[in-house]
Amino acid sequence: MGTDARNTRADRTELRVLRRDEWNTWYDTLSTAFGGIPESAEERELWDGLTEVDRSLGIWDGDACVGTAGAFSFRVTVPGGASVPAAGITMVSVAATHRRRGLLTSMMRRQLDDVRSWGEPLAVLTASEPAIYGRFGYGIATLRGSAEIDTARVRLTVPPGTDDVRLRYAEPGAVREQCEAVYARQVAGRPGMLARRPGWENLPLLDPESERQGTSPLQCVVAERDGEVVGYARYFVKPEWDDSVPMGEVRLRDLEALDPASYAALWRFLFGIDLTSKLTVRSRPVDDSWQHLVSDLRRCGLRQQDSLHVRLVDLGAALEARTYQTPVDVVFEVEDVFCPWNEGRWRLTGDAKGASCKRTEEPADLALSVRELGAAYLGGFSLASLAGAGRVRELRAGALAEASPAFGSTVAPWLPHGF
Ligand SMILES: CC(=O)SCCNC(=O)CCNC(=O)[C@H](O)C(C)(C)COP(=O)(O)OP(=O)(O)OC[C@H]1O[C@@H](n2cnc3c(N)ncnc32)[C@H](O)[C@@H]1OP(=O)(O)O
Repeated sequence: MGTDARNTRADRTELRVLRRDEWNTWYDTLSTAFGGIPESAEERELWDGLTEVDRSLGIWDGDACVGTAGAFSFRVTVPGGASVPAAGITMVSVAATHRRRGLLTSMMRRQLDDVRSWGEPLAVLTASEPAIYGRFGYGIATLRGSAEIDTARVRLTVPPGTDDVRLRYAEPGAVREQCEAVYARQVAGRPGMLARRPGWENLPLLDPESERQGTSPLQCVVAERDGEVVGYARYFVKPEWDDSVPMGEVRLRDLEALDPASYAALWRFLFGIDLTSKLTVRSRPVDDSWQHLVSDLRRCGLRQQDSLHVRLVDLGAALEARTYQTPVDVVFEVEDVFCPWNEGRWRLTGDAKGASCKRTEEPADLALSVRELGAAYLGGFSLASLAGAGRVRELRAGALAEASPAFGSTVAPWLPHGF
């Protein structure tokens, strides 16, 4: 890995691959850009261990680190269930003393060149602000649903068999492996989910006291059938009293279950915790099934926000890695200013079994930029909806009606945790 010595408008800086002994300085730069509140030792240690230094970049102005960016080696589920290598772009920052001089742009340039050379067809990220990354070809591909549920008023109707599921409290660390086994069985079933890499199983257990905001430590309840763990919920409880009336809140961190009855049993548990009247949910699939168990969706305070942003780095390989819900044979005219190797005409043919995506000289059916393909890639946003905003142009009548459903997904794509 070389260095890119460069002249910026006001100073000379050097962009190069991070060294392990620079990690603390590098991470301090990142922390300062995010407001400067020191993380707990526990959190810092976790991210230190997870940082892949040889895939991380720093920008240096003399001894000072003024830019940071990392790239985790993820595998992300795509429609059809394949697990596709994806660079998980992370820890991006530029010191406020050096902002708006093109430092972020230089890191994005280097990073996408690197990701291409590593042979990873995708780059993915979650953004501190959604307006930053579109210019680099990232499209918003998944949403996350949040909810503030009035559990004193909203009732649940559970499916048959729910009463047969046994729930028990467990210390989160003690059942980590059983919970991970449940998680692992869910990954292939939902686009956007990340296969767990070694070390990442500790992320859902992260619970620094300094970040509890008056809540309990992380709690865990597991659902069991015939002695086997078939689901889990990890959550915090925030006790509150209003003039002696209990008004506590349950804050869900994560929940997975292998079947509808276990799933319903866990939600019923969360709804029914004594002395609480609110359940707060921060990041769930937008089609999460609990919404069909409740008596009153209006009292559930639903909201949606952008979550995973996807960038096709190797367009042909990325579009071949997923399957298509309906048969498709379409020629795209693709604009990709930042990664010109993707520019031009591509013919995609595919169905539910597989796909081929090759360069072509044939006339184009749909014109769009790589950003729209990123947005549609996991099936979370349709090409038709993007066309409604003028971001996809139909050049052959009927092409949109053919291609748009093909890009769909049986379940909404969803990223289960940040990174
Ligand atoms: C995946 C992640 O890690 S997300 C975390 C991102 N980091 C943060 O939010 C931390 C705080 N912010 C920062 O560190 C910086 O402001 C950064 C990284 C967002 C931007 O770094 P800079 O070096 O100032 O960006 P750079 O000068 O390369 O800007 C490139 C373009 O993006 C635009 N841009 C930069 N930041 C933003 C923003 N927050 N919102 C909208 N546009 C932005 C610039 O205006 C510029 O546009 P132009 O090409 O039309 O002139």
